[in-house]
Amino acid sequence: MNYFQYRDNDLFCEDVALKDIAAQVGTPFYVYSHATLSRHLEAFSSAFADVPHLICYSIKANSNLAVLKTFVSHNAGFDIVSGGELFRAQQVGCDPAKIVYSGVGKTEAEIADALQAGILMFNVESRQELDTINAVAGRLGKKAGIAIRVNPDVDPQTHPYISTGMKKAKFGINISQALDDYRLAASLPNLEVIGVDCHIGSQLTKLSPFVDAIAKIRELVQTLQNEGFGIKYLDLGGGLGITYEEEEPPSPADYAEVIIEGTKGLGVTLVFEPGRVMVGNAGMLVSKVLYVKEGEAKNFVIVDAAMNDLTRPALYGSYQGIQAVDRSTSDTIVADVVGPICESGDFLAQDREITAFSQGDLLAVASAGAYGFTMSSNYNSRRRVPEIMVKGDQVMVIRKRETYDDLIKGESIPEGL
Ligand SMILES: Cc1ncc(COP(=O)(O)O)c(C=O)c1O
Ligand SMILES: N[C@@H](CCCC[NH3+])C(=O)O
Repeated sequence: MNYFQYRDNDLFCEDVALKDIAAQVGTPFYVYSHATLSRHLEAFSSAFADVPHLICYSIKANSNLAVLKTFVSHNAGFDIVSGGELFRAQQVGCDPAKIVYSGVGKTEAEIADALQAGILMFNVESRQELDTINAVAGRLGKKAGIAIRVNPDVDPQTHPYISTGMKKAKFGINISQALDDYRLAASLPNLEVIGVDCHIGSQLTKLSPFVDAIAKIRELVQTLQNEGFGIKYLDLGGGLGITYEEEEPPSPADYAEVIIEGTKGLGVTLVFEPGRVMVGNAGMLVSKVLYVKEGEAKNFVIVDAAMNDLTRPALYGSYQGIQAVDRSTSDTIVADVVGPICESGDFLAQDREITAFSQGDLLAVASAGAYGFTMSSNYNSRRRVPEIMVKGDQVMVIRKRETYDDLIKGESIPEGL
């Protein structure tokens, strides 16, 4: 079921026309479908219903409190990568025993906060981090549950900026060194080795990289278990891709099948850190056409959303669908959809056949629920846009549009300037 559907010529999110939201909050805005979020979480957890598992939604993909609360209400935990994400998890009442903490650069203060909060496990990404967690835990009189994030050297066959599990990546500890580091971890008094972790990349659209990684990780888990390590959790990260254009990623059920097969008999609880697959297609960015400019070499549809609102096309050259909010016009043009920012890289689509939009029309950028708002910025002193959640016929403003005062919050003009 797609909760973003046309009714006659109007694009709806659940039971609300996007044009009505635009009339209420102005443009641009992000809109998320509550039913889609719930359905995605349910699909993922029911795929693993037969095995012990914990879903730790990866907050970085979309960290709005209302989105997080939706997942907590469906019993999810969280994958966090900063003190700020821990704070968000606490704001929505997430059970700390369902929080895993990943990332190559955890600070001592962040580690201390996570220990005080009582999180389940740190996914440790370097030897020095093992020592640091041990030291901080010692100072606090705590024991830190840890997994080592193992880098299995598998090519995830995705964009190089979002490949994380190859030797040359900054992430994790190479699998060849992992056993030694586990032994070191076991010798540190304030650590409790409870897991093995791996995350090989994002927007994976094939199963084979997961299968290859699991085969390598499985061997490591068995070796560790034979050495007497109490490995209770196997965290397989996130990474499952979605359809932006014509990709045909595996369904959660297909993904679950190979994972359950590959981890059979290990006697562990599987932990997952899905991000994009939970929220990507649950959100759109709605924008208004400011100007249409017909150039000699190109046509430009200039809209009021920009690369500061949705940076993926500029950053990765990635594809986001462009849909008319009112599809009564069947004429099309080939154009770039660009924003008002003073950068040539400020585009949402390039050389795309799209509706022949007119000034004042609304367009929706599809698949914008993941790494959309969370990667937005105030570049060009643009106010960050509101986030709206739709639940049935209810429209909920879950983040207000920033004001000009928000833009300068915290700045000061020292005397004498
Ligand atoms: C450690 C870790 N876990 C989970 C995720 C979420 O990934 P995705 O959004 O691809 O599911 C990421 C981002 O790639 C990550 O770095
Ligand atoms: N920001 C990336 C994904 C990064 C994944 C983070 N580990 C994207 O938009 O595709």
